[in-house]
Amino acid sequence: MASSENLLTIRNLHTGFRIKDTYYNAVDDISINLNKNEILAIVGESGCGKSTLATSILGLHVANNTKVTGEILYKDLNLAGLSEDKFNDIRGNDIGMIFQDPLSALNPLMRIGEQISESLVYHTKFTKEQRAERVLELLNQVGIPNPARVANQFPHQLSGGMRQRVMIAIAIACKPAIIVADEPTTALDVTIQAQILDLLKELQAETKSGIILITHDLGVVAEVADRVAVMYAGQIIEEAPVEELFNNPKHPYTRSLLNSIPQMNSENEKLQVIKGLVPSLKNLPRQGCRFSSRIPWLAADTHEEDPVLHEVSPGHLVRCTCWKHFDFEGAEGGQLR
Ligand SMILES: Nc1ncnc2c1ncn2[C@@H]1O[C@H](COP(=O)(O)OP(=O)(O)OP(=O)(O)O)[C@@H](O)[C@H]1O
Repeated sequence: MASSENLLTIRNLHTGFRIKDTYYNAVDDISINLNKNEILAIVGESGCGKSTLATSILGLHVANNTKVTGEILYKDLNLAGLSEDKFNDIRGNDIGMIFQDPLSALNPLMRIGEQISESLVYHTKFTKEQRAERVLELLNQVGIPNPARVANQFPHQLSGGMRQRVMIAIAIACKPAIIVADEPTTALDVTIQAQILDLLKELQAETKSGIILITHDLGVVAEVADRVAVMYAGQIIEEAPVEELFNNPKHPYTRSLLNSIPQMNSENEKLQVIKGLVPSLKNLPRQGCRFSSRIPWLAADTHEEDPVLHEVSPGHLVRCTCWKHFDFEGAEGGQLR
């Protein structure tokens, strides 16, 4: 069960990428908290800014092309604008990370054991023997059979699922308070995906860490998340505890995302979804309701001039007022497929 002890506070975060001489915000005024002992899912279509949020928290941007402003408060530090030196102390130690593609995140020329050991060398005073012992303990903890053998192997000798387990072992090696997992199961087939999600859940329950899980897959969200933030065009457009979001979605975008999941037991085979894509970074609407062009059948005055998040029930926030007027039914532009 999630606790309300706050681990990370994000306030008015903006992350802009430079294109020629102008910065365009891919994350545009995001405020959200991560609590201890919870899995917070960030969900949305490709291009909505999920990974940019993750890389902002991890300080993984090229400084001369990126501008990060606002607050990412961890303990008494603001991670937005922190120096690379200070970030090196925090990444891997306080904040662990898991990425989509373990093959490109792992060093192909280093044995698994050495790669897991690296962050222990950097962040702990363990002796060589203690590190070797911890490596085996970690491999065991992430469910890798025969840890001693695997520690001596190279990444290409392992399956995709095993490599992702190794990435998770690296992420938790220093017992971080926070883990940022960006599409950790997207590259895996469905059965392995389920195993990795189970593992993440188990580890989270054991360590009481807070996990930010970035995904486009609502099935993954339903499986593991405690709380969900739905992003569209650089903003959070809806945020709620997971059951509330699935049972009582408000924003048209959330409803469309949920509607796009086929239900096994549904008698109605037709899915109503909203046409269109997240606009490119340069073409993101910066004023008014960013979703209005996707739902042109709603009158202009159903949108707020400057949409903000409204709390519609405890912990359930929705941006703009257009949701009150939205319906798929008979709507021009609503797509039946
Ligand atoms: N380094 C960069 N320079 C310029 N634009 C970028 C950069 N990184 C991301 N973008 C743009 O910022 C926007 C948000 O991208 P981001 O990768 O954060 O979205 P996402 O929701 O994670 O999508 P995906 O699931 O495809 O990774 C997109 O329009 C993307 O093209």
